[in-house]
Amino acid sequence: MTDKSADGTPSLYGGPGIKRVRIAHLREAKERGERWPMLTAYDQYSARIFDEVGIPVLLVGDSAANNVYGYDTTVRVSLDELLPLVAAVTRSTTRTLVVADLPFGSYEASPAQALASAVRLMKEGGAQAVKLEGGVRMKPQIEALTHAGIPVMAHIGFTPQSEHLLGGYRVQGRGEAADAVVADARAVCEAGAFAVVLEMVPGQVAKRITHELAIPTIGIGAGPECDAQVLVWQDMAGMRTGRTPRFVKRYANLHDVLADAARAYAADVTAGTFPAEEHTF
Ligand SMILES: Nc1nc(=O)c2c([nH]1)NC[C@@H]1CN(c3ccc(C(=O)N[C@@H](CCC(=O)O)C(=O)O)cc3)CN21
Ligand SMILES: CC(C)C(=O)C(=O)O
Ligand SMILES: [Mg+2]
Repeated sequence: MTDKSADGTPSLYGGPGIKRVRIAHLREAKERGERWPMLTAYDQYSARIFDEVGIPVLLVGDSAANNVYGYDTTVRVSLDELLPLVAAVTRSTTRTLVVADLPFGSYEASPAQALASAVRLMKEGGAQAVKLEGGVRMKPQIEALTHAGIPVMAHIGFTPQSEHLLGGYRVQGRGEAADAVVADARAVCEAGAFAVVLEMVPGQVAKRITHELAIPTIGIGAGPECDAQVLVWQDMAGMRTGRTPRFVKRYANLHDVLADAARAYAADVTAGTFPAEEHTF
């Protein structure tokens, strides 16, 4: 999927009829110095739209916990709850690489547990890659999955599934703690991960990791030097209100668009102006 764009530069963004993005395309994009966007998706219409506009990688995140299921943290969501969402996204896309998060409790115990869970995400969900949280400590899991033929995206820095151990939502790798994040990055790369998410890591640390590693880095709150960026789609599109993390930029106000539509519909029904003649058989 490395078509030439209008100005002749190769691009991950293909035209119609292009086959799926594969992990090799992401590595090639890094070699060319081409940045790319990743978004979460959890359902048919969002996935279809992002596929249409050429978002090369979609993540069915365990963030479905709060963004779909209404839990307070990602710790709560199960593999059985994520699987139908993964299947919905893979059924609804043709070009984008679909990565599925391994939820908390589905991979930490052993490489065998990680393999069993990842196989379900691929067999039942149709995912083309999986993501797990952890660096040095997850090396055996990343190796086992990679050896089984499953591409692994790692996730280091602030790892939301370890919120309670880390003591809340906070930047990881400030000052002397930078070396530990760099060690995690090296470990996941050595273990065979095809890419690594850096969440809430100082920009300078993310820059250092991005330059050192051959695999793409995907930042969320990790500054502009990463090879790629990721956001939760409802954050990106302004679907939710209230305080959002500092790393979020809102590109639309879907909350107000939807609220206005629902209000207008309700007013029509109350006033008896919907349905009208043209909606009636
Ligand atoms: N909607 C949504 N967006 C996300 O980015 C996201 C989820 N859900 N769920 C799973 C995790 C949890 N994440 C989060 C959630 C909150 C903060 C947050 O409140 N950050 C604050 C505090 C930072 C600090 O104290 O240093 C911030 O201002 O960024 C960060 C990451 C990222 N992921
Ligand atoms: C924020 C991204 C990286 C994630 O892990 C998720 O959405 O679950
Ligand atoms: Mg996640």
